[in-house]
Amino acid sequence: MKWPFTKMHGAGNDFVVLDGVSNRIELTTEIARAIAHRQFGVGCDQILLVDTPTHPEADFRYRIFNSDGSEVEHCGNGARCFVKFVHEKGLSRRNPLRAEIATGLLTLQMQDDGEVRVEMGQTRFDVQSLPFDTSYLPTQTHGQDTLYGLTLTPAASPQQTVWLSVLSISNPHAVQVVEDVSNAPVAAIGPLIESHPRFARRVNAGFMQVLDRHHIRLRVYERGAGETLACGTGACAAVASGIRQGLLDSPVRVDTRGGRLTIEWNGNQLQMTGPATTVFEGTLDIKHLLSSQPVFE
Ligand SMILES: N[C@H](CCC[C@H](N)C(=O)O)C(=O)O
Repeated sequence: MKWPFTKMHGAGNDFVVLDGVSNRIELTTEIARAIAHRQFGVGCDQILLVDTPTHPEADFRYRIFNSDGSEVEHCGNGARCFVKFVHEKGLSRRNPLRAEIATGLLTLQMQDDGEVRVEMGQTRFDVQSLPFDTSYLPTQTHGQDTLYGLTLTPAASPQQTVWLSVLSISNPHAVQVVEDVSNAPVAAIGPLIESHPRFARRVNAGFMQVLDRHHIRLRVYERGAGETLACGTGACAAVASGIRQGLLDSPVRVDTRGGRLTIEWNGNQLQMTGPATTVFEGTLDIKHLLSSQPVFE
């Protein structure tokens, strides 16, 4: 089984993109993990699969797999690469393109300046949409937002309570405000939040530093991938949360380690604008790919 692939990134969040329209692709958890493995495979944060749509108004179905093999609901940086890939491969010339995800349709527009603008779909603030078990948690009200106090016990560090804003951008996010992202405890507490039992489907953990009302810095410890250089849905979650807390005004420039995104939110529709880069093309030989795997993690 040989599959052509394209290696891409959106602000440093990197992807292996597969054309499931022209090729018969059966992406299992095992194959996804093997492709994403930084030494044994191509290496990427997520795999994006372009598929035939089931929604009558969609041009394509957009499927996303984290590097741990989990299939998830949305990927903002990936959406920008998705439309660039579809155009570069000649799968469609439509612009804007309608991409089907689990919760509905995204509109993806290639701009003349080479950046991509994405209508990011639904945003939900009810804790059931993540889901997140808030029973017996202390809360604080900041503007329109409710923050939940989650007590964590990092290894070799004192117990600490983090105050999380939680929301769904079709995928689950928990965002906290920090003084300085450069020394935020992303490696120490990101994993504790990501797999905390109160998040039944795990969660993407965002660390946001407010520079001014139209400018933030952001780091995200992603569900199923670890810290990435950028997270598009994470940028949307941070901006919507910051606006609701009265800290930000739309539009907001989001500086991530891998690049810059612009997020607009009017309280209803979220729009994200940012780069999409093609790096190289290749061919996956699945039999070879699965022939060698780590002996232990
Ligand atoms: N790790 C995310 C999926 C990828 C999101 C991120 N790469 C983006 O650009 O939105 C999740 O499990 O929900």
